[in-house]
Amino acid sequence: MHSAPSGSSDHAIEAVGLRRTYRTRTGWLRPRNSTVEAVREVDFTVRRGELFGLLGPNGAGKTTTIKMLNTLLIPSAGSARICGFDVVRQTREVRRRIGYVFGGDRGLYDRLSALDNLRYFAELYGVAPRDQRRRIGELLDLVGLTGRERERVEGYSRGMRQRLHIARGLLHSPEVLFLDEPSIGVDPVAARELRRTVADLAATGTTVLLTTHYMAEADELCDRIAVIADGRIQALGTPAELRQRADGRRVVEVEAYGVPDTAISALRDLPGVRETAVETRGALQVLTVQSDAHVDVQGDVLRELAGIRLGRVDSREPTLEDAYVAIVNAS
Ligand SMILES: Nc1ncnc2c1ncn2[C@@H]1O[C@H](COP(=O)(O)OP(=O)(O)OP(=O)(O)O)[C@@H](O)[C@H]1O
Repeated sequence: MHSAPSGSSDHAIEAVGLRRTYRTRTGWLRPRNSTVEAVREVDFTVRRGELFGLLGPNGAGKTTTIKMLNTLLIPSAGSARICGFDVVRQTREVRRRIGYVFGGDRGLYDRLSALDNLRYFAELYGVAPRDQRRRIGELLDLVGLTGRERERVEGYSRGMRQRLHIARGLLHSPEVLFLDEPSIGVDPVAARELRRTVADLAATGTTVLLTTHYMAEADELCDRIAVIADGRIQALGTPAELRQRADGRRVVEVEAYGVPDTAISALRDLPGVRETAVETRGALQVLTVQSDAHVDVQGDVLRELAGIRLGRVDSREPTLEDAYVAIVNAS
């Protein structure tokens, strides 16, 4: 039997048993070596043209996974292929086919215009001179910066910079684009434009692997999502499939100020409660309490929070975010 020739795969990304361990030295007086298992046995495949989301809490192993797939880190075990090429043994073929865009501010020249930035990186990425003008024009259109390309980047908003980053990552027409937290620090309106850019990009047939902390973003954009926590994939499916994890539940959402940890633990112990989560927005805390749908916990929840300053109280159907909380809490 013959194995498939390199590069012929139907899959844009294939990860099999991926692992990565970091060795660190901690302590100053008596340094000790310790190991962190950042990624433990990760398996998944992404079809060509798919928009695939990798979601997980801080430290879950998302960036480590992406860095192994884009050849910046060597796996401790397991293997991965991009468009059929092995990320360790065929680095050059892989690099030619991928783009990498990470959130934040680095990687652009502020004193140059967007156009000059793109011209510079086009040179660097070896885009043929005769193709540069057309390619840059297409990308400025794709990311919605046509007409603003002669302005210096230092005057750009975060959202515009982020869209320029995406254009930069696409100059060499990669088949697979890794987008690591593209909307970090971007305001909601700009984030919406950014999502439109990502959706347009996927519509051109580029495979996108996106990491994000924003559930609504993943829900709107992704064909499939893998939830990673503690270095392992805890759930994988379409947003609708993942949402089913919270089927049969009801959610009470309470805005509150200064809730002590003891009260939060007490909520978790109430009969019928399946999950609790707290999100802090400045002084405001938003508590979500998931319970079995047939149990009405709102009265009990408010009783536990007696004496605490409350804002809006709401009872609603579960969202993808609630399913995500359930998946991560179970890990
Ligand atoms: N260079 C490193 N040396 C040692 N430990 C590391 C290193 N990079 C990451 N880690 C650890 O590996 C684990 C996974 O980190 P990783 O950055 O992949 O997570 P992440 O899901 O991308 O998190 P975040 O959402 O915060 O970016 C964490 O426990 C982290 O502290």
